[in-house]
Amino acid sequence: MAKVAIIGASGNVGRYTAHAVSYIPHVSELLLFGRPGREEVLHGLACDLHDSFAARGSQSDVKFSCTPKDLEGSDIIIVTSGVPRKEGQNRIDLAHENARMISEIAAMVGWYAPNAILFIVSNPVDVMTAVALKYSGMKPNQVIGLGTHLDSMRLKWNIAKYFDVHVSEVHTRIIGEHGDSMVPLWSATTIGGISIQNLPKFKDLPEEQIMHNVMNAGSAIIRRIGSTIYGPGDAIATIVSTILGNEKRILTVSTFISSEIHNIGDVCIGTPVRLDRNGATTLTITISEHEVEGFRKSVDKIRAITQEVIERLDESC
Ligand SMILES: NC(=O)C1=CN([C@@H]2O[C@H](COP(=O)(O)OP(=O)(O)OC[C@H]3O[C@@H](n4cnc5c(N)ncnc54)[C@H](O)[C@@H]3O)[C@@H](O)[C@H]2O)C=CC1
Ligand SMILES: O=C([O-])CC(=O)C(=O)O
Repeated sequence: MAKVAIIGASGNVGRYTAHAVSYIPHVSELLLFGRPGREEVLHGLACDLHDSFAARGSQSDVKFSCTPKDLEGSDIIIVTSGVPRKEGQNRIDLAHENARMISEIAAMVGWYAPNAILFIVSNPVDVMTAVALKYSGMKPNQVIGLGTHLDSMRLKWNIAKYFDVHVSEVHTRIIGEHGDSMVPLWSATTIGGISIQNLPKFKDLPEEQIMHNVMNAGSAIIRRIGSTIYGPGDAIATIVSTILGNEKRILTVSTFISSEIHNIGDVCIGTPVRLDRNGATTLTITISEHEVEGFRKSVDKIRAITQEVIERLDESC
């Protein structure tokens, strides 16, 4: 049985994540964690979740805390603390502001729960994953970010709609930045195990329109309701469940790569990894020439921003 902590639990994503994660059978203790001053809100959320457990007949326990020592013994720590973007903003616009927060949280996690898996959600998630890796002092397999997992699920859903098949028949993924330079892997997309290029309807597939929908899904939701909530929460819960169940599923999360994809690396970015109780193992893969070109651009962009953000953090330490 496992203890899962959520730092930033009082926010939109944090509170729905707590609910989604509470359905995972391996989770015996859920800790809602926040900064000092958030006790009342966290207490209220914990009481509401208790009622949810009561309604479901669940035996799980939910606690709240603003005391770092309470993170001890956590198996997974999910970080949803941070400023969300507003309409018209890009995720990268949040980099410097959120990096300070994430560096402090990562140092706290590295100290109190050095054996946990540290799972970053805060945006820009690839840059924040690198900041967390550096300031936690934890090993690369222990530090992951939500990466392009949610984007991959958005693409999968769009493809299933177009081909009019059950969503579970579609296997696809997006790699690279969780942002404008993301790269869909059409070369690795199958329906019912058949390469998408071998299906008659592929010739009319509106690739550009689909990728436009996927890339703008977050901003379109933010424009209407202020933030994305259920999509990220359920995507996070899938990853937590995969890790705690030692399932060894291949999901596309942000993790440190050195040179696994066509010798491109030295960055934290969305790539296919095998997830189990030890965290992430990066896969070495081959992709098409066109995809390599896009991935290289995405990596160069994120590496440059990461370096700038970490240099500024180091200067101010
Ligand atoms: N990677 C992804 O796919 C997604 C990432 N996000 C990101 O998650 C983050 C949270 O989003 P929301 O929950 O919508 O925001 P929110 O504003 O509803 O919640 C933010 C949380 O961060 C905490 N917080 C704010 N300033 C803090 C500080 N200085 N120290 C510690 N905690 C602090 C707040 O108390 C609150 O719990 C944002 O950065 C957002 O962009 C959101 C959705 C999906
Ligand atoms: O778009 C945002 O800012 C939130 C997010 O990352 C997403 O839902 O993909």
